[in-house]
Parts: sequence; structure tokens; C-alpha cells
Amino acid sequence: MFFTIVSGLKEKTAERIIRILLFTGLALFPSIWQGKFALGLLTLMAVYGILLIGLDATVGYLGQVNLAQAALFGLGAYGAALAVQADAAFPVVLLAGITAALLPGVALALPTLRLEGPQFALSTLSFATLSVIVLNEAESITNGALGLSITRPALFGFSLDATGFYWLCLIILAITWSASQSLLKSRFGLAIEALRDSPIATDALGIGTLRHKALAFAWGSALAGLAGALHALNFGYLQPAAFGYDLMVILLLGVVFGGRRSQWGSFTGALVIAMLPNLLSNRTFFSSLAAAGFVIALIPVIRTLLSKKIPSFTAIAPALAMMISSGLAFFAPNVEDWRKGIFALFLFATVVGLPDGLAVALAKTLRKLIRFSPDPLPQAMGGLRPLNTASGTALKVTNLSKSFGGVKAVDNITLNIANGEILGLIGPNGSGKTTFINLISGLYAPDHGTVEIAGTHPAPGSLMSAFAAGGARTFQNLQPFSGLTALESIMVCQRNSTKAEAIGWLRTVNLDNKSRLLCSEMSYGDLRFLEIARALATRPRLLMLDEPAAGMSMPDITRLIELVTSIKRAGIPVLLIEHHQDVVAELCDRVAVMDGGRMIALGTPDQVRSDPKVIEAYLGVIETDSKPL
Ligand SMILES: Nc1ncnc2c1ncn2[C@@H]1O[C@H](COP(=O)(O)OP(=O)(O)OP(=O)(O)O)[C@@H](O)[C@H]1O
Repeated sequence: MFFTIVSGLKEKTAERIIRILLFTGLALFPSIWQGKFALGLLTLMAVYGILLIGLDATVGYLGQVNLAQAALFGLGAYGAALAVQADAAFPVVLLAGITAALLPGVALALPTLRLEGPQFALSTLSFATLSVIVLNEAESITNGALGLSITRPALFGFSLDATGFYWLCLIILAITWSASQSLLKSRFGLAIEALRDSPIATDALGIGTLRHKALAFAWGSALAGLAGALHALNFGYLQPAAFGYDLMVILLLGVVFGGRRSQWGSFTGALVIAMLPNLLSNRTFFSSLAAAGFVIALIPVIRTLLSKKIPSFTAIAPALAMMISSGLAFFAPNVEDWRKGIFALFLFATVVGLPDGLAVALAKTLRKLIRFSPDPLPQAMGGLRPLNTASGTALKVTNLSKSFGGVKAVDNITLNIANGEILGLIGPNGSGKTTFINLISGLYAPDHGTVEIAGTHPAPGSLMSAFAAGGARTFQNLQPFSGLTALESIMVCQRNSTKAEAIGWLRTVNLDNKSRLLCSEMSYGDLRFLEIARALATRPRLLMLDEPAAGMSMPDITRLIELVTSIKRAGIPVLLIEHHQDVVAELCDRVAVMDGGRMIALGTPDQVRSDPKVIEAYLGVIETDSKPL
């Protein structure tokens, strides 16, 4: 960038000002421009805005391909239309629309949200198909393919004309936008983003995956119903075919094109899809847009070439696509036939060149041009405090076994950890250590045996139940919440705690100066410390650390030893899997050794070090870091 404007404004304030200006401009539009057609398009844009903000909850925030939104929109529209026919008052009509989409939306969410990827997409597709068939076939209620006509009722005695109705849609869009923004920035929204990145970690930290997924889907469905009701009141005529595959694809296009996980993105997407038919029919406008798109797509290519590097595929492909689409827009003799093809090239260029969508890319550019002042952070509070436990047992494992096919990963292990104790768990690779922690933390259900955490028997195979009993864990394969910052990663794990306390936990692991950093930008070592802070923030009665030093540099290992020592001082019992012998020897009160799923030794580090069975187990597998103590 050539210059950067330093702004005293906070980004949030700047965003709010721009949004207020946008809505003021949109509200004033009918007094500046009297055209009925333009007003109709803007009303449609406001309705689509509400619909896409709802769709973004699942497609953007949850990261699931939801193909049911068009059908839910239709159900909302029919719900509202039937309420109008029953002479319901205006607010009741809106409520009927919301309910008509919300109930089937929740009914769909509960079984399908356990599914992921293509399975989820296909089940929402089945729902969409079925809904349209039901709307078609339930002729006695919906009038089938012939369609349903309604007249818009008065709102509190006022008969709304086209401008009045447009303003109403605009107000509802503004409220939906603010409500969505607050909701998705709250702990609830952070939880949704966290579970998209790691559902295992969210369950293990007691955040709750299914509950949050269902709520996000319900929110999206309710907005689909609200938008559907407004759509019915806007057009006054409904046909089931209008809510089929075409609309489904267009809505997805709107969210992706505009920008996911952003209300600005949904708004931009709504603007594009509302204008789409018009955009495709106006050749001059269309050609100018293609030319402008080509120039914009050329910028990254030229910049890379100027710095004497070879442009990447993500730079070349959009430029090529835009070059072809501009060529067709200007020179194709039968451009009418080519319109959809040209638009497909537009879409390809945007998806490849701006994977985050138009609005998000624009926001990123603005952030480079204008330096906003960051939100001030409160002083760190809290952190490690002595755990209030009497002497007793933190973990009691009895005859625990788990096999995978013929492999006995954990074979009849009985083990206790006392409150305040640090127990090391070592063993050669594949000896069953991680499976043991997976059984205690509820990731796996045991074949036999029992687990008791702080006096409670959690339900076997339930991460949430083991968490509720007081267990918290880290993972051998890191499970960061990549879309969240370090601070947000802690806040999402805390219930009823403040930002100051979250910073306190970051200070405990020496990351308080990185609170605003996204997890995707953090180093491997820092992420390992952040996982420990996340687990500590849940105030566990048993902390399970799975190879925390793996991949860490020597200075980080020293930091880790200091941290675990202070955890011990606070009296938090720890089950520590570790290959680094110096870490185990320095920290652990006792060490258990596993080999082939069995526990072959248990004692102090010194006792274990000289145990012949331990030496034998390690011989033959000792390479670099897996040495006996
Ligand atoms: N989900 C699974 N499905 C099938 N086999 C598994 C599964 N999880 C673990 N195993 C097997 O169970 C055995 C124990 O694996 P585990 O990961 O618990 O060992 P480990 O001691 O933690 O090893 P490492 O030190 O390499 O992490 C291995 O043979 C492994 O292949």
C-alpha cells in the first residue's frame, strides 16, 4: 500500500457510522428516485438481505452447505399467506411466517445436524424437495400449482403503499442485521465458530456442539420464515415452484459472492441477487461491469509481475475469466444467449480471486488503507487460583479396556490420581496412552471398566459428561479454533466470566500480548499453550495434557515446565502424557508406563527408571525422543 490513513476511530464505530449512512441513503431513496421498478428491486433486496443473513448462520458461521433455506422461505411465505386468509393482524402474519419455517427447520435440524459435509447437504436437499412437493400437493390448503393470492393487511390501521412497505422491510432488515451481529459476536456466536473449527474440542470444553448447531439453524430458519412472510406480503401471489432449485442455488451464490460470516456480505449478496435479472438484461451496464471486473482482476497479476515473481493460479484464473467475459460482453453477436455464461465466468472469478467474497475483501482493503484504533482491552484479572479440593481422588479408573478390531489399545488398566498429584503417563509409540485419555475424557466409550472423575461417574463415551464431572483436556493433534482470536478462544470456554479474566488466563500462559491474534496466525508452540489456557479457563478438577511439549522449542519447554509447576502449586491434578523424559522427571509425582495397552509399571520417576520391564519395553523402539527415564 502507498499510504495509510491513521484513524482515531474504532473499527466498530466506523462500521456503525457507515451502516447508518447506508440505511439513511436507502430510506431516502424513494424521495430522490420515484421509479416503481427500482423501489420493487430495493424491497426485494431488503427481503433477500434478511433471508441471506439467516442462511449465513449455517453456511458461513457453521460452515455447512444448507440447501433448505429456499424451501424454509417458501414455508414462511405460505404460513403468512394462510394467516392473511384467516384475517390475522399484520404482526400475527409475520409471526405465522416465522413459525411456519421455524418448526420444520428445528425438526430438520435435530436429526441432520449430527451429519457433516455431503450427508448434511443431501438431507437438506431432500427436505427442500419434499417441502415443495407438499406445497404443490396440499391443494386444499395451498391451491397447488395454481398459486395463492392474498391482499396485504393494514399495519395498525395504516394501509401500507409500496414505499411504506419498503420502509418496513428496511427497518426489519436493520433490526435483523443488528440482532444477528450481536448474537454472532456473543459467546453463542463464538461457540458456533469454534465448533466449526473443532467439534471435538468444543464438546471436550463443555461448550456443546449439537445445542449450538441446532440454535444456529433455528435462528436461520426463523429469519427465512420472516423473509418469507415479507415476500408473501410484497408480491401477494405465491406458487410452490418459486421456492425450488433455482432459488436455492441463487441464495447460495448470494452468500458466497457477498461474503460469508458477515452481515455486510449477506447484504452485498442480496443486492447482487436482487439485481441479477436486471443486471443480465442491460447490456451497457453489464459490459461496463465486465470491463471494470477485468481491470480489477488484472491488478494482482500486474503487481506480482512488477515484483518479478510468477503470478499464482488464484491471480491468473480470475483475470483470464474476466478477460473472456469482457470479450463476450463487448463482442459476442448474440450476447443475450451468452449472458448466463458470462455471469458464470464472473462468479468463477470472484470465488477463485476473492474466496472470502466481495464485502469481506472490500473490508480487508479498507483495513489496509485506514488504520483504526483497536478496542481497548481491560486489565488482566484472575488466573491460576488454588483449587478448593480436600485430599481425595481426582481420577479413579478401574479395569478400563478398549480394543480396535484385534488391537487391544487399552487392556484392563486400573489407576488412581490423587488430588494435587501430577501423574505422568509414558510408553512407546502406539502403547495406548492417547486412547487412555480418550476414554477418560469421553471421546471413546470403553469396552469394559469404569471411570470416576472427582467422585462422579461420567456417562461413557460422552465428552460433555466427562467435562461436567470436571475433566478438561488438551489434544496431541492440536485442535485450535482457527477463526477465533486467542482471547475469543478463552472467552468461549468460560461461563459467566469477564474479558479481564480471559486475559488473566492468557497472562498465565504468557500470551496476553497476543490476545488479538487469530489462532490461524499463531505459532505451533503458542497454540499448545493456548490449549492449556483454554482447559484451565474451565476450572477443571482434573487436567489431561496429551504431549504438550511435542514440537516445542527448548525455551518453550522451559516455559511449559514452569507453567505445569504453577498448575501443581494451585493443586490442580494433572494426567500428563509426555515423551520428553526431562519434563516427566521434573514434574511428575508418579509415572505410569504403558506397553501394548497394558500398564507395565507404576511408581516414582526413579523407581520407573530402573524397572527392567520398562527398559525392555523401550529397547528396540528407542529412537530420539522416546527414551526411558
Ligand atoms: N480410532 C482408532 N481406530 C483404530 N485404531 C486405533 C484408534 N486409536 C488408536 N488406535 C490404535 O490403538 C493403539 C494405541 O494407539 P494410541 O494412539 O492410543 O497410542 P499412543 O501410546 O498414544 O501412541 P503415540 O505415542 O504414538 O501417540 C495403536 O495401535 C493405534 O493404532
